[in-house]
Amino acid sequence: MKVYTKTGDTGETSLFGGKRVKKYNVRIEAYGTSDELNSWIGLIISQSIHEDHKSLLIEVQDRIFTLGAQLAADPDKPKLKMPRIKQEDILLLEERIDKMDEDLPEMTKFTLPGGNTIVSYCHLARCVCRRCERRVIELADQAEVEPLVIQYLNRLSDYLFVLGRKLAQETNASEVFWEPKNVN
Ligand SMILES: Nc1ncnc2c1ncn2[C@@H]1O[C@H](COP(=O)(O)OP(=O)(O)OP(=O)(O)O)[C@@H](O)[C@H]1O
Repeated sequence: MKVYTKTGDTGETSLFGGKRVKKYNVRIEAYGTSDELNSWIGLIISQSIHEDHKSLLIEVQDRIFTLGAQLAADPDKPKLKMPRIKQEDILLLEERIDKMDEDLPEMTKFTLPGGNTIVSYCHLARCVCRRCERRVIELADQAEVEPLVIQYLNRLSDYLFVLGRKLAQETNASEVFWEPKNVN
């Protein structure tokens, strides 16, 4: 089958299940943003980072596909079969966050997002993750969304934040703290 079916040329696309919707539909915006997030994660994986980080991030990429499938499913077809985000997926992120946090200095101030390329990619991925979360919550106002999908995105942005700090530590990037000036 060709990549270009041309069925999307008039600005509509198909949900999983076949229903046609406009491409600016909040549901398309939600899973389109999960696709963007997944691409950023791929960029982090392609950097020179420890295998332990890479293997977890590959799991994350798989789970982003999973939640993308859940978001893409036509809500009027509840019997569609697909993989689903599980509580254990969230627990895995929490375990990794806690493990990385053990070796990090306590945060008493906001740090400016940056340090080096790898750390910056983590911040960009984190911001896109939070945008995806916002789009999914917008969708949840008008359609049923599995709560574990929202929880997963929320935990993933925390994971990406801590991963950024951990990679800053591992690459000896200095953390620059925000020093509010001219406070009045
Ligand atoms: N602009 C877009 N933003 C986000 N997701 C999109 C967009 N266009 C399509 N999709 C989604 O991406 C997946 C693959 O779509 P596909 O590439 O077949 O797009 P299409 O425009 O509907 O079809 P075609 O490209 O064949 O004309 C589908 O889940 C589709 O709903």
